[in-house]
Amino acid sequence: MAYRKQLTRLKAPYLKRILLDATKVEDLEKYPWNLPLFRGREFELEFTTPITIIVGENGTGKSTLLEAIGALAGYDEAGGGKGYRPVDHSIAIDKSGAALANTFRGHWLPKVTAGWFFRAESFYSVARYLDKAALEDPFGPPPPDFLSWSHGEGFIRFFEERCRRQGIYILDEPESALSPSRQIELLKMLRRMDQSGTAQVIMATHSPLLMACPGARLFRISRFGLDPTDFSDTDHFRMMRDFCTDPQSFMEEALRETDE
Ligand SMILES: Nc1ncnc2c1ncn2[C@@H]1O[C@H](COP(=O)(O)OP(=O)(O)OP(=O)(O)O)[C@@H](O)[C@H]1O
Repeated sequence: MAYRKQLTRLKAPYLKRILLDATKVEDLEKYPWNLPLFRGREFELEFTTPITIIVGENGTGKSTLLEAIGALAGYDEAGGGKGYRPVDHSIAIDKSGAALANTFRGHWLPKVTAGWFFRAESFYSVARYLDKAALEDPFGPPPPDFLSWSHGEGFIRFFEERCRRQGIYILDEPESALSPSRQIELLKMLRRMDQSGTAQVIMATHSPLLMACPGARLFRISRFGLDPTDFSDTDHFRMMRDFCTDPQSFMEEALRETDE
């Protein structure tokens, strides 16, 4: 691997805090500022550990928030690293993340723009883009060829290849193609990143396994906003615990129709 200069000797987390500057918002009633996450009180999120995990129901705004953090770091909303534009922006790329980022203030020590924004939904476009870029560089390494692996294998190889360097990594639902044992592989990688002190990870997940990542700080988005929580207090964990304790009763209760 080519020699890479250390960006800073300071330890992660590099992005210390983000806050919404309401004076920069044109219309608080418009998406994304009208999400419950940003309404009613001043939005602020402090990063005190190398790994921060964000959980919440579908539609609470996790991806929107990660897109904005990605934009603060200089990453494309479609995913990728700084200077990568893996998706054709002439076809429907939502710019809400960048618009939200323009109304955020980010406190960094120091500002780091190396790293990656991983989005499960754009993984194929990003992987194809990396192959194409490698093929066009006659002096570079061979194409990574992530797509010649199964969906989950490709994800893991991608994380192993991309997440070894110093930087800030934003992961949006990285579990989406991973079996439970592959999620454990991802957890091991997260632990190595945590212990290295040179990587900051901000991850949204629905996986109770990933939520239990040792050393990570967990926040839950609800209709009341964003609050610190413990993984054992999340709906995800409680539901899985109830299922594992008594699968049959759980199913009977969970599948009961309201008019029964
Ligand atoms: N361009 C848009 N215009 C208006 N509303 C939008 C737009 N994009 C997303 N939304 C809405 O904003 C809300 C938050 O979406 P977001 O994708 O951030 O949620 P999420 O927490 O990541 O959900 P999931 O867990 O399903 O990935 C959703 O209700 C969605 O319908």
